[in-house]
Amino acid sequence: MTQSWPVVPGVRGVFVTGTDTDVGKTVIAAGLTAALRSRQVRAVYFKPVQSGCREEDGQLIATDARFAQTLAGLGEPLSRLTPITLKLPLAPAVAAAQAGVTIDLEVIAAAYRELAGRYDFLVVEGAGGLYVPLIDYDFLVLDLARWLRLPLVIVARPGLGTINHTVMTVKAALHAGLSVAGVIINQYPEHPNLAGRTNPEIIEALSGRPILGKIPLISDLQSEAGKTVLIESLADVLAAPTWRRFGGPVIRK
Ligand SMILES: Nc1ncnc2c1ncn2[C@@H]1O[C@H](COP(=O)(O)OP(=O)(O)OP(=O)(O)O)[C@@H](O)[C@H]1O
Ligand SMILES: C[C@H](N)[C@H](N)CCCCCC(=O)O
Ligand SMILES: [Mg+2]
Repeated sequence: MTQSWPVVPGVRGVFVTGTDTDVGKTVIAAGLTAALRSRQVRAVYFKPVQSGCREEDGQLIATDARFAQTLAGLGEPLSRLTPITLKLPLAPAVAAAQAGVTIDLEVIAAAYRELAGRYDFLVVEGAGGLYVPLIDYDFLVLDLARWLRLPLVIVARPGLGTINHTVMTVKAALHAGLSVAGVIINQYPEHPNLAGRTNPEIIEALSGRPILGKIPLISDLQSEAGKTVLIESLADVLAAPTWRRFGGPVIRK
C-alpha cells in the first residue's frame, strides 16, 4: 500500500536513515537541524513514528524528538515532532500490532504538511533501517521515504562490516527509485584501524555515492562542548561541495 504522490510537492529536506537501528540517525538528524538553524536556515526535525518510547508519568515520550528539540532549540511540542509514539522497542508495525493500534499515514501526512508550511527545510528521521515495516508488512520505512520524496542521508558505522551494510542500503534505495545524497559515517574514531581508514573510499567506490562526512565519537553529547563538536562537525558537512551538489541549502562555515 503506497501512495505515489509526494505528501507536499516541492518540500526541501532530507530523509535520515541508517544501516541499522542505533547507528546515530537521531544524533545526526538533530545535529543537521541544529547546524542549519545556527546558519539561519529555517529547518525543523521530524520523526513520524518512534517505537521504544520511554514512559514518564504515564505518557510515552518521544525521546528522539526530545534530543533534537533540545539540541536544535525547537519551539515545537514533541507531539508535533513525532505524532506517533509506541512503547515496545520493536519494528513500528510490530509495536503497533502489539499495542492494538494502526499507524495512520494520514496522521503522518498532516503533521508533515503542518511543519512544511512553516519551515524551509525538513530533516526527517526514519526508524531503524530501510527495510523496517511501518504499516503491516507492506509499507516499509523505504516506502515512507519514497512517499515523502526526500533524498536520503544514510548513517553508517565506521568499522568492519559497514561496507556490506552501507552499500546494500544504498543499492536498495536506488533500486526503489530513491535519491541518495550520500553517507555519513558516524562515531568515527580518533585513531581508526585499517578497516576504519579504508572503508570510506571503498563505500564510495562500490555505492557510487559520496561520503558526506565523518562525525567523531563524542565523549559527552550532553555537555555544551560535546554539542558544539556535533553541530560544527555537521556544519562542515553542510559546507562541503558534496552537500551542495545534491542541492542542499548552502551554508557558510
Ligand atoms: N557521534 C556520536 N558520539 C557519541 N555517541 C553517539 C554518537 N552518535 C550516536 N551516539 C550514541 O549512540 C546511541 C544511538 O544513537 P541514536 O539514538 O542517534 O541512534 P538511532 O539510529 O537514532 O537509533 P534508533 O534506531 O533507535 O532511532 C545513543 O546513545 C547516542 O547518544
Ligand atoms: C526500538 C528501536 N530503537 C527503533 N525505534 C526501532 C528499530 C526497529 C528495527 C527492526 C529490525 O531491523 O529488526
Ligand atoms: Mg533515533
